[in-house]
Amino acid sequence: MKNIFSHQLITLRRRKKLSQNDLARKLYVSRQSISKWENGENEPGIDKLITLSEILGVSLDFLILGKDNMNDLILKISGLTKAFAQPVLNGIDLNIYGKDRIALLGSNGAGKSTLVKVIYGELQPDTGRVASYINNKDDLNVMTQDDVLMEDLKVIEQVQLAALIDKVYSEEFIEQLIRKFRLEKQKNTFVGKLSGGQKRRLSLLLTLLRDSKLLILDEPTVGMDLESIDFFWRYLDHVGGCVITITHDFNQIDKYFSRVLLLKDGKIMQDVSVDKIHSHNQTIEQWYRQFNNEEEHVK
Ligand SMILES: Nc1ncnc2c1ncn2[C@@H]1O[C@H](COP(=O)(O)OP(=O)(O)OP(=O)(O)O)[C@@H](O)[C@H]1O
Repeated sequence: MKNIFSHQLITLRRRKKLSQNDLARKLYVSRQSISKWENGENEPGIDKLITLSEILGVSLDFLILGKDNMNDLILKISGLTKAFAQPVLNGIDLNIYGKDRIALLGSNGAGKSTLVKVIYGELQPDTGRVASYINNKDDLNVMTQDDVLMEDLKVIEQVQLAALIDKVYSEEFIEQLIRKFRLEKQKNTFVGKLSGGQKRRLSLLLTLLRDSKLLILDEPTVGMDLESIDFFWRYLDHVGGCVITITHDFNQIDKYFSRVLLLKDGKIMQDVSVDKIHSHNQTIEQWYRQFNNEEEHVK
């Protein structure tokens, strides 16, 4: 592992703007140890490797081998609690892997948005922890329930700006995306003048400008017309990496997810593979109705 690991350590440490001394302090080791790891004279033990991957915001595979394994753990959520006026999350433990395509389900107010906000760092948990093995700055894309758009820009300007920020700017690429997302006619319309569904499509386009290892979508199809909803689910099928989607749109979701989580009473009450649901001749909707109601009944 020596050469690749040494190279990765130097590159990732510099990317995080950490000196050898900074890193040594965080790991409770001497600066000389870091220097030896970087020279390939010595290697850290597994416990230090795990801590290193957390500090550097990458998976263990990426740190050691320089590439990711899609079966890799990308998030480890332990003992998470969060309360507002009332408790919302009551002890969430969850492992999320690079290949997962997760539908996060639950009744209104169950805490789904709160959970994903804690995952992407908008909210701090009261207790517990989210260990992320990806680099949130480069590898995480989020589409929230609110469209985060600049109303005074034209559609084309908004896309150009986002493409520049995401470092994926190319006129051809932008034109292609605008066509794909059926916003060609609105290219020179001010964002503030778009309909709700068009704003949603634009938000989705902006979210998907760059590739990610983790894509979080909070009720992405709300306000979209049927054609756009069809388009959205088909498009999602081609998106790589892990996807966590909060949705109440049961019409088509069977095709797009591999794993379903049911959030209820602040806990993950069910965590099931879609194959298992289908092997019982159920759709996700039937499964959801059965388990959400059953839990309600038991309560
Ligand atoms: N910033 C906040 N301040 C106070 N209470 C909040 C806040 N955010 C969420 N809540 C409360 O936490 C609970 C869970 O809200 P959350 O939005 O996470 O649920 P949800 O499962 O996403 O619901 P929905 O399906 O309706 O979007 C609700 O009772 C909500 O009122």
